[in-house]
Amino acid sequence: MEREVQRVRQAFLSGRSRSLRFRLQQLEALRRMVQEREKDILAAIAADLCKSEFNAYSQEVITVLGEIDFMLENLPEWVTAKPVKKNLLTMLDEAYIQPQPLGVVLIIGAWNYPFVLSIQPLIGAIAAGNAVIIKPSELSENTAKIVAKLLPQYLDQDLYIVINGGVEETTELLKQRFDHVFYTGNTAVGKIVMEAAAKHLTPVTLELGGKSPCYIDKDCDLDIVCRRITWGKYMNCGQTCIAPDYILCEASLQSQIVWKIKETVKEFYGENIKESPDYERIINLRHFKRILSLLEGQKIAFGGETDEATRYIAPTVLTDVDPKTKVMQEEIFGPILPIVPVKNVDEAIDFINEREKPLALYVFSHNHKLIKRMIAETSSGGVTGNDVIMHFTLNSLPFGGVGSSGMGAYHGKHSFDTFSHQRPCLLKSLKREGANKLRYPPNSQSKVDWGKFFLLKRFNKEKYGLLLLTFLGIVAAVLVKKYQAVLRRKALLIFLVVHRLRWSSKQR
Ligand SMILES: NC(=O)c1ccc[n+]([C@@H]2O[C@H](COP(=O)([O-])OP(=O)(O)OC[C@H]3O[C@@H](n4cnc5c(N)ncnc54)[C@H](O)[C@@H]3O)[C@@H](O)[C@H]2O)c1
Ligand SMILES: CCCCCCCCCCCCC/C=C/C=O
Repeated sequence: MEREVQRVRQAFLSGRSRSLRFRLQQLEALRRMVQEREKDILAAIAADLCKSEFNAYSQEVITVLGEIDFMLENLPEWVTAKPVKKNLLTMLDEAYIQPQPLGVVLIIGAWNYPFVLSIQPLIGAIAAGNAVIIKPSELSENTAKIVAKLLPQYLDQDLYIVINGGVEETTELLKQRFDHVFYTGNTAVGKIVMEAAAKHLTPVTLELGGKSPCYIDKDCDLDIVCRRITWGKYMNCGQTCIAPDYILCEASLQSQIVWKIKETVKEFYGENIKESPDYERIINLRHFKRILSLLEGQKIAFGGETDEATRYIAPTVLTDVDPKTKVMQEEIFGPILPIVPVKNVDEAIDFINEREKPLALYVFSHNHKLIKRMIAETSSGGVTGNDVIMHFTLNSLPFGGVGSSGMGAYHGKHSFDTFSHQRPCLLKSLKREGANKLRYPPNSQSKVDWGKFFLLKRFNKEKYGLLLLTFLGIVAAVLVKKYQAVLRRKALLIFLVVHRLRWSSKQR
């Protein structure tokens, strides 16, 4: 493991991942890989999650292709240094922010969207000029294998590598020193990752989970609401980090919601859900049994059918759920949807705030003010109003959690920033030493007053324009009378003294 990481670090130190041209080439190669090997990728996802080609393509491949295109389009602008505002002391200097790669990045992927959750962070890390080690989830072994097979065929083989393995390998990997660790998965392992990274003071991005609430207001179109919730909840058999975990609504809405979700399930997946190409399976037996245990003692309004041999669990809705029961204590990550009745929106807000901060929050209402109020009075990684999941698809929005649902964010420019160091640069000349005397000892009241003037003086736009004009005049004079440097310094000094005197008198 140590040798592998060393190999990647050497490749990074060669400097070749840094040029814009190289980054664009690698991203284009990655796009070619996805396009040319689409069938293999879709087959691997199907083998892991029993997912149709259509679903795998629209949930994973589209996102990856969209992200690559977005990077290719914007990277030339993002990599350029950004000039920043200056003060009087640095007026003649060069000051800018230069984004730079962090170094060697470790990406630890999750199994539920095994392709996009490893490749989308990879895109950001390449775009920012880093070297990368990807550790896909061992639970989605087919996708892990295909990623390990394909990447070296298209990308630089020393800069971007895949290491496959389980807990033992990940634990070993985490002992190594990285410049950033990007982890997607459950909160408990997130803590292990952060602890390991802390040993090297390595920054982390943690894309974790949580129980994402879904509040349904009385004032809304329940047909549409239930259709959208049904889509987001049962997509990938409920194994989506931002799936609505549970519904909060007034008790009077419960029976209508149950009926409408039931009808929508029929419309989406047919009478025989097991036969539907759009309905996935639970990843493994451990998770299958864990989800079944959440049903114990609950009132099943519909669904509840299971088949251990194929790890099938039917879309299920639970009603009148007691918040103290197990299903409300942990992230469900399966096709079970509890409804917890609340008196009103105030109670819903309290309910959310009494629990860990979720990865997503969903609010349905015709009342825009109510949606805004819920956003203002709660906290969550992201929010979608009057829909579910869709904030994930907009790469102008940072995607990530808060509190126990994670830290840091990615997608689009946010990925580029996550994997970059925003390096502040100030370039001075070795000339103009006179002005610097101000900060050299011995110090005095007069120097402090000058210092205050140089560093604290604010110009309004008009005055600033005047100052600029004066300086331009001085610069022009300097150009014309190249050899009259003394005169130029005097003019500058006179100007500054006049300004300082006026400023000091105003201060008094
Ligand atoms: N925020 C997001 O974008 C996002 C996306 C997907 C999943 N999730 C969350 O992830 C969870 C489900 O995924 P999971 O955790 O079952 O995925 P997982 O079991 O695939 O684990 C994730 C990664 O952690 C590694 N890992 C597991 N145990 C480890 C240990 N003890 N030490 C070191 N590494 C270890 C695995 O090898 C894997 O690569 C849910 O909570 C879900 O909400 C979050
Ligand atoms: C053909 C219709 C396209 C619809 C696009 C919907 C995309 C949904 C993407 C869901 C991906 C969720 C990623 C998972 C994150 C956490 O698990």
